[in-house]
Amino acid sequence: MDELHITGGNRLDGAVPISGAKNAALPQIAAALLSPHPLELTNLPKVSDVENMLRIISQYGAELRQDAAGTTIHAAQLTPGEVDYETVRKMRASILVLAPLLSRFGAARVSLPGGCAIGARPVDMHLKVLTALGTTISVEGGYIVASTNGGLKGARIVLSGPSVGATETALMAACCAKGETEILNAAREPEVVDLVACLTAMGAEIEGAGTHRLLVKGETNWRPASHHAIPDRVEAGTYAAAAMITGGRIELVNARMEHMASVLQVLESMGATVWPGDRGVVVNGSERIKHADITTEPYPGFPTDLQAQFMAMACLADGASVIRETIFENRFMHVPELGRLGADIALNGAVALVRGKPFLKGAPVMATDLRASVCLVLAALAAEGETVIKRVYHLDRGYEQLDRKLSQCGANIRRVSR
Ligand SMILES: CC(=O)N[C@H]1[C@@H](OP(=O)(O)OP(=O)(O)OC[C@H]2O[C@@H](n3ccc(=O)[nH]c3=O)[C@H](O)[C@@H]2O)O[C@H](CO)[C@@H](O)[C@@H]1O
Ligand SMILES: C=C(OP(=O)(O)O)C(=O)O
Repeated sequence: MDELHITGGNRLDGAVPISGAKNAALPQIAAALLSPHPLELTNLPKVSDVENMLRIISQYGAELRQDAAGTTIHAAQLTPGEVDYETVRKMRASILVLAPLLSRFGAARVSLPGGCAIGARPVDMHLKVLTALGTTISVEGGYIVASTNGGLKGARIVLSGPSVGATETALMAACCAKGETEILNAAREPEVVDLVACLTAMGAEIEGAGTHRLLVKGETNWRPASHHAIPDRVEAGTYAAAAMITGGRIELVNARMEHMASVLQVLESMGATVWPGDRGVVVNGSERIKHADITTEPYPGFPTDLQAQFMAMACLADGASVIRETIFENRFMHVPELGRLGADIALNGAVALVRGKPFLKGAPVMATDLRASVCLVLAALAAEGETVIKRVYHLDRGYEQLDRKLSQCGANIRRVSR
């Protein structure tokens, strides 16, 4: 199992190419199963979640062709099968193949994911969406067993909250349904908008992307398509935090300022200077980090996927910061590990009170999930001495060449295979 060895204290300076967004790529790979025509996806990040998703769809007979330009998925002929517990447990986004399988076969069997490190993460909203569109669903032996009687039918769907995944399930299913579907309280995340762009290129007719009301025409006339995934706003926000926590300067090449408004606003309130560069966004850290008041919210609010990274910065801020996590009930797994580096954090339910310290000190720590792991990397970059981070496979789920990108900006970071 790989470890990261980081010696802190170096000021980072350089340019980081921001990869395609993992959370845009995963639903787009699932969407390729909807159509019998080829879908070329470019800008897929080279991360293990994307590899896993490609493996899953190839298990159903989708043909993959990878070349320098991108990955072409051709789901001309599919073979039915189930998505097992081990697969869904390791990568929850695999639930996104449920709607495409259902639309292609009229039936599907996908394992329930169970809880995970950051919360219970039920899939009830995905199931309600599919039920509204005419699916009969039961849970048998831990598996979702779904079937349609005569195909999916368009409907008016009111989501009980703007779930990203449930909106994506609704969009994919509605594209195949007979008649129009209206999705209310839809998620507005850029990754949802990018799925709409991908589905539209594939032939779908969808209105309202980026709003809470989506209108899907249904019975899509599929055609061959090509789509370029948006840059990863969470990866960009992570490197912005790396610039800030080391008092350095990083150009986030490809990053889109319009996807990062709330993040950049908080970053500026903490003392960073941010401006649009020729190739993306430039973030200049300051000598001192100011304390912050952060509440995670659905887009366009501050993303939960950057909460841990900003907490690492708050650990070194002047004064006390308040961080409220409103999306996932257990997304503070990094708190005890930050404590091992000397951070002063008091947790009270969904609220963390982070009292800034003048310095952190390196220690052995354990990665527990994707963003918690990268928060430890950030803290280690600023800490005195060496930090060893174990269970780096969590990081590899969503960060392409993290150690290489950081060392090119001057970080003292080494990957050690044990
Ligand atoms: C692959 C992917 O895109 N992952 C992202 C996606 O996850 P994901 O799509 O799983 O997140 P959701 O937006 O669905 O979750 C939001 C909230 O709704 C709850 N919920 C969701 C579905 C459901 O059926 N029932 C239910 O109760 C969740 O437990 C959570 O509390 O959006 C999250 C919120 O921006 C991000 O942190 C994840 O990185
Ligand atoms: C929580 C995340 O991913 P997933 O939904 O795939 O677990 C994430 O990207 O931070």
